[in-house]
Amino acid sequence: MVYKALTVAGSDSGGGAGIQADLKTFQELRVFGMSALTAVTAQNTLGVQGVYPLPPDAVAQQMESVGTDLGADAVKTGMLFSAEIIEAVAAKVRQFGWDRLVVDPVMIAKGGAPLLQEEAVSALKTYLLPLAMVATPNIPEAEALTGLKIQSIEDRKEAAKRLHELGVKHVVIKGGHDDDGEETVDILYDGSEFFYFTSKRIKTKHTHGTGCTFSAAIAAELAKGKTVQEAVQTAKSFIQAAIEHELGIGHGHGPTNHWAYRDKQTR
Ligand SMILES: Nc1ncnc2c1ncn2[C@@H]1O[C@H](COP(=O)(O)OP(=O)(O)O)[C@@H](O)[C@H]1O
Ligand SMILES: Cc1ncc(COP(=O)(O)OP(=O)(O)O)c(N)n1
Repeated sequence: MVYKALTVAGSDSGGGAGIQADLKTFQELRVFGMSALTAVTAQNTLGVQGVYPLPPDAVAQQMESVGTDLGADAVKTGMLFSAEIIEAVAAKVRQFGWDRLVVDPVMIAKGGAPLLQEEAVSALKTYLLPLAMVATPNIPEAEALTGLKIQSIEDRKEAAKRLHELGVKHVVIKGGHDDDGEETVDILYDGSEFFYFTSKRIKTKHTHGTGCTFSAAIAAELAKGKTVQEAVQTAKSFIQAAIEHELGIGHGHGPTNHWAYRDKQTR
């Protein structure tokens, strides 16, 4: 059986985040990866040097090409840049009935570069999040989407409930930005219960692309028919190995190691 996943995201020339991270993750998890590019970024481990969005029609056409021929068992979205692209993507998701949809609401790169226009946040809430089987905001993204200030686990739980009210079926609020303590905790809310995914916090600055990689791993596992809880557990193990076995390349915030999880399984 060949499982297929489609990523709708931006290109990171440095290879650590965006479409490159997604396709590497799909491949590592033995899922056939396909892509619809939303924007080209000139980017490396030092930051984002340029952002060139594609026309919304070009994004829609790529999704149409995939949907009318290969089909997708799961879809994930990353950098979408504008309200117009978000609307085009949501229309295609509805057209093809892609219900195994993971929305990573990418807003700002770790270096501070905006990857989503400010006025597009409400389009995310109106058009795309209600279609999501899983949404994976980090703490600043959850704050921007809910208007809440998030300082504690209780605040994260409240934000998850508010996002669930928008129609997101499962909300994962990631803990990478909560840099207190020895652990990173990602919280999953399914509308009735909370589940906690905890790992040792790795002390490193090489976390470029962690969010993209994590959400791509969830999409890959959903493509195989796994439950959301199973998919999040595998994604957490995948990203933990990828951060732990850093590659040490570039002069800034380096990428994670996408083959570390496979190495660990085969060792
Ligand atoms: N230093 C770290 N050690 C271990 N896990 C981490 C670390 N930083 C991030 N993660 C994990 O990486 C994933 C992405 O988290 P986060 O950094 O919050 O997302 P984003 O890249 O979107 O900002 C989450 O599963 C989070 O727990
Ligand atoms: C093209 C592109 N898409 C998304 C991101 C953000 O990736 P993320 O996984 O949140 O990692 P950081 O950039 O925050 O390290 C990106 N940088 N580029």
